[in-house]
Amino acid sequence: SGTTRPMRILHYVQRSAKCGDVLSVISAIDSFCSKVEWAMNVGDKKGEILDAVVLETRPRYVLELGTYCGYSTMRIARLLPPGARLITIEMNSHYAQVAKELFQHAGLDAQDKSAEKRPAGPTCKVELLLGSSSVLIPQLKKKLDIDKFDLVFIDHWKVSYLPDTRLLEECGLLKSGSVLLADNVTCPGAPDYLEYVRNSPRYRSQYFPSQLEYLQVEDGVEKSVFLG
Ligand SMILES: O=c1[nH]cnc2c(O)c(F)c(-c3ccc(F)cc3)cc12
Ligand SMILES: [Mg+2]
Repeated sequence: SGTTRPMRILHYVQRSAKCGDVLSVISAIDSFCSKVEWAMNVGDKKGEILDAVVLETRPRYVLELGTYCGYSTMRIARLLPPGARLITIEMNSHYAQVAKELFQHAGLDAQDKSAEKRPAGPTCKVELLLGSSSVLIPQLKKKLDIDKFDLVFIDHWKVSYLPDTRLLEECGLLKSGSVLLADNVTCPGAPDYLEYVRNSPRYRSQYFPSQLEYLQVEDGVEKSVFLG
């Protein structure tokens, strides 16, 4: 019947952001979500913390858990050097479809790995995988020929933060120095995840206080360095 929130974001961006200009797409999403309709993008304030961590880490292999409309995917991708790979996992096919169309508008060379028609190999920076993170994480080494991730941005369902982190460890996808950055550790909160990364001798964890996207509510992101 009517439109969905992701569709309304997409239509606003298609109408008001410059084609091929990823920064104008990012700022169009932020202005829509601050002026017209809230949506669960990491947003501009926490987005600046994300940017700083990406620049500091200079990652070659990045994993994002939870694409939604691709806002943080685009924030990360714009800071990666050519040859870097950004894998983003989304289990909601409608969100994934909207994200793909936003990547196209932004001129981001993104590949839908679930569509076999694209040439094999990492021809592009962003690879969007449709499915559940708990099912896909154990397949990443074989399917995508990835060994370890330098940076993981965790921004999907809060109850999955801890089990998926344990899975990344068990699948040997983290190396000493790998950085985990988790959104929403205060709101909605991920208490079991925080307890784990803050008390495990295998991580050095640091909280960056901020605000919930587009609101005056406290939130923050947790940066945790895997020590091997
Ligand atoms: O489910 C989520 N996945 C990923 N990111 C989120 C987020 O950044 C939120 F603010 C929120 C959120 C939703 C409703 C609220 F009242 C507060 C936060 C949810 C998610
Ligand atoms: Mg979030």
